[in-house]
This record gives sequence, structure tokens and C-alpha cells, in this order.
Amino acid sequence: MTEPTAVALDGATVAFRLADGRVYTAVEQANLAVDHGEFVAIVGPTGCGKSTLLNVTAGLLKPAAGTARIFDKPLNGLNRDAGYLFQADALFPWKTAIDNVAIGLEIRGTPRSDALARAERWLTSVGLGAFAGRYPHMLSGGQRKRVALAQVLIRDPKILLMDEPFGPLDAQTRQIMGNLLLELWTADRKAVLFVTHDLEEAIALADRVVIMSAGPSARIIGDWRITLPRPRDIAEIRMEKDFHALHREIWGVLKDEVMKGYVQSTQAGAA
Ligand SMILES: Nc1ncnc2c1ncn2[C@@H]1O[C@H](COP(=O)(O)OP(=O)(O)OP(=O)(O)O)[C@@H](O)[C@H]1O
Repeated sequence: MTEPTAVALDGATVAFRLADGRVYTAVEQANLAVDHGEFVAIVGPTGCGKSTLLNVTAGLLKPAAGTARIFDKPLNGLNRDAGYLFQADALFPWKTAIDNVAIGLEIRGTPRSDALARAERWLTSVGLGAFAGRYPHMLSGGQRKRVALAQVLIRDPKILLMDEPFGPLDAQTRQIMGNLLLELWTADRKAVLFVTHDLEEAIALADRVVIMSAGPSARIIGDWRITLPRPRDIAEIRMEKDFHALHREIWGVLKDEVMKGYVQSTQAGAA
């Protein structure tokens, strides 16, 4: 039996009512499917609606038109199958690394001793076994990201929604985090929807790269299958000829939208 599609957006249109009463259509008629175990990256110009699409998938926003289905069921309210990793840290500053990871289970009612034992294993998986007792302010940006990743993965979501998760990190740490993510994903394939403005990162990580046009009324204007072999090292794969060919082809479509998005984001009256 084939697995149902993890995420299916069908004609999803998302509009916001602005303070002055106008309606701003951010995303129009988006069709997007993510299969079970598939890694899909969304790339698009600034402000085009990437986070908006992710928020629809998370159940945080309801489309004005169209549908969102998760494993073949209409999404009503929060998407309980999904774990969400944002650009900003979502760690509790007053909790240690291990407590920050364990909390994901404790709020579901897992006894504290079990939650702590599993949190310890997850901290080890993300390379932070020796840092369990540190508070977030005692960790580097990259280490905090690792804790945040463990905090999400310990709940074993079937879908991972990632919104520029490595955005604030330096280039080397981003690559290390990308490889860690691929390693964890390979061990237990979840459906991943990964938002980034970085086309290279998208190609290096994903099975498919989806391109959005500039807003308003942003649309999905391209969908590329990335057939680069796995396992991948995301620093080394960027040196491959096939990587460059894909990059050139996708960038050919993306670059005009990036310029339009930039102009749009600087105009008065834009949302
Ligand atoms: N709650 C809201 N009310 C009004 N407009 C909004 C709201 N949320 C988002 N928008 C607008 O919708 C558009 C899409 O925003 P979104 O955050 O999804 O873009 P993005 O592609 O993720 O941007 P970035 O790459 O800069 O993070 C933007 O023009 C934004 O200003």
C-alpha cells in the first residue's frame, strides 16, 4: 500500500486584512505536495510568502481559498503531525539544554525520568551529550540550534516544518547543521518542508526545490527534482558539475523574481 501524501496544498490562497482595511493577497493558488519521507525546499524572494505557506501547513493560518490536507485528511486547527523549527530560538532561557529537550515530552505527559533519559539520547545524537547541564546563554548559536532540533525531533513528528532554521548562523556552522540534519533525516525519513532564501542550501539538501514568484499574489512557478546522489556532504556537493548545472537552471528562473521582490519590499503601500 502506498503512503498517503504527507502535505497537500491544493489551490491555497492566503490573504491578510491590513490595518487600513485593505486585503493583501500574499499567496495565490498554491499547489504543493510533499510525499512521506520527501525533503522539499521552498525558495523565493524576500516577502513572497514562504513563511505564509509553512504557516498554512502548520495549521496556524487558514487559506481563504483552496485546501490543506495532511496525510489525506483536511487540516483543521493545528497540524499535530508536524514539528516546527523557526529561525529564532524557541528555547526556554531558564531551562538547561536537557530540560529544554525533555519539555517536548513532558508537556505530553511523559514521566520526567523517561523524558530525561530520552532527552539525553537526543542530545547525544545532535553532538551535545557533554552540554546537557548548560543554559541556552552558555551555548553558541550553533549549539542552541542543535538543542532546538533535538527539542523538535524528540516528539517524533511525521512532518518537519523548517523556516530558515539556520538563517542566523555563520556559513560553516550552517553547513555542519545541514549535514547533521541530513544524517538525522536519513536515519528516519520524515517529510520535510524547508524554507530558505539560499538556493545553494536548498539544492544541496533537498529532493525537490520549489520556487515562488515575488508577491503580492505569489505563486509557485517552478518545481525541480534534485537527483544528486545521496548520502550528500552539503559542502562537497556544491563543487559537483551537476550541482552547478541545476543551480544555473533554477537561478535563471529565480533571479527576476528576486529583483521584483526587492523592489516590492521597498515600496510604500506594500504589506
Ligand atoms: N499577519 C500579516 N498581516 C499582513 N500582512 C502579512 C502578514 N503576514 C505576512 N504578511 C505579508 O505577506 C507577505 C508574505 O510574508 P511571508 O512572511 O510569508 O514572506 P517570506 O517569503 O517568508 O519572507 P522572508 O523571506 O522575508 O522571510 C509579505 O508581504 C508580508 O508583509
